[in-house]
Amino acid sequence: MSQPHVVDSVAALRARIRDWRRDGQRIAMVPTMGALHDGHLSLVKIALERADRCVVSIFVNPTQFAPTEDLDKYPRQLARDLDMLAAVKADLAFTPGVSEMYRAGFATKISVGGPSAGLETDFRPTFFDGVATVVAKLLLQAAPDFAIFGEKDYQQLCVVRQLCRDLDLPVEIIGAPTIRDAHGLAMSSRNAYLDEADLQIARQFNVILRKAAAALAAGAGQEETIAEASRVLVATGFQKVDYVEARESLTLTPWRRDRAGRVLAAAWLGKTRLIDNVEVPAA
Ligand SMILES: Nc1ncnc2c1ncn2[C@@H]1O[C@H](COP(=O)(O)OP(=O)(O)OP(=O)(O)O)[C@@H](O)[C@H]1O
Ligand SMILES: CC(C)(CO)[C@@H](O)C(=O)[O-]
Ligand code: BAL
Repeated sequence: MSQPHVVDSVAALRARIRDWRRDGQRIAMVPTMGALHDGHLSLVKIALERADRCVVSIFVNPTQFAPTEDLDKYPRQLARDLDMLAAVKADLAFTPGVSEMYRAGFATKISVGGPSAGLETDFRPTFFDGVATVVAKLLLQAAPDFAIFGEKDYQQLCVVRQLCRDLDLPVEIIGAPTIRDAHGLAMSSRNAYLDEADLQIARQFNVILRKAAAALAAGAGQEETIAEASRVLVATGFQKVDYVEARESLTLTPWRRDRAGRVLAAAWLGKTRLIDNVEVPAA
């Protein structure tokens, strides 16, 4: 199994992509922060169903972390990541350092409105500025035909769609379903922070959200259903619930019964913050 070619400069990334373009190849990009798992690999598989070549970026983006967050302890394991990418035949890994992405004097910030309102932004107020800025840079650096983002980070996916639409970025954004473990826990690099006792609780996250979504679909009141889900999360062992909300799937405005909906939530287990979301099933 050959490892993907690795480049860590924008110039080398563009040179490789120029060669592929010259050969008429279609290119897909999968932006990640590394510490890869089966969720990420599913994005590479989707990428290679659409395109001839897949470039995976691995960059722990400092501008999306608040000073109090886990930038320093975020898992970094490049050698293992490259082995995993070899197994799914990713072509290229782009692994820039911080100074390559943010040169001395960097002074630009992209701020997306619309779907960034509320949810994550209420608790991570600078998060989507950091995500939008780095995603815009990555998409301009690689200029892929497609870019794949997971529904696990559902609000992020909506923000990226809005970003690309508003800035006329010539890329098709593909949303990919959340990959879960055998217990339904959404795979996430931050699950590595959880011990066995935490994992038992974390595995109830999706169960509780699904139950709330099913209740909403069956006609239960929104306020009571959401309050109950929040109460059950705490009773199950989550120390703090940042939010549980029902939103419209496309716009992320508050959910109305006649629209496609999603229940989205963020909750804490010790120092680990988990997010998840599920579809409100059609009534
Ligand atoms: N379980 C999953 N299923 C599908 N896609 C996923 C899953 N987990 C992450 N992704 C997607 O992979 C891309 C890179 O995400 P990232 O590197 O932040 O991984 P992560 O596991 O979400 O990490 P974190 O624990 O920091 O949230 C994003 O588009 C994200 O939505
Ligand atoms: C999209 C992303 C790679 C931007 O840093 C990150 O937010 C992530 O991994 O979801
Ligand atoms: N998966 C989203 C990246 C973050 O939480 O910083």
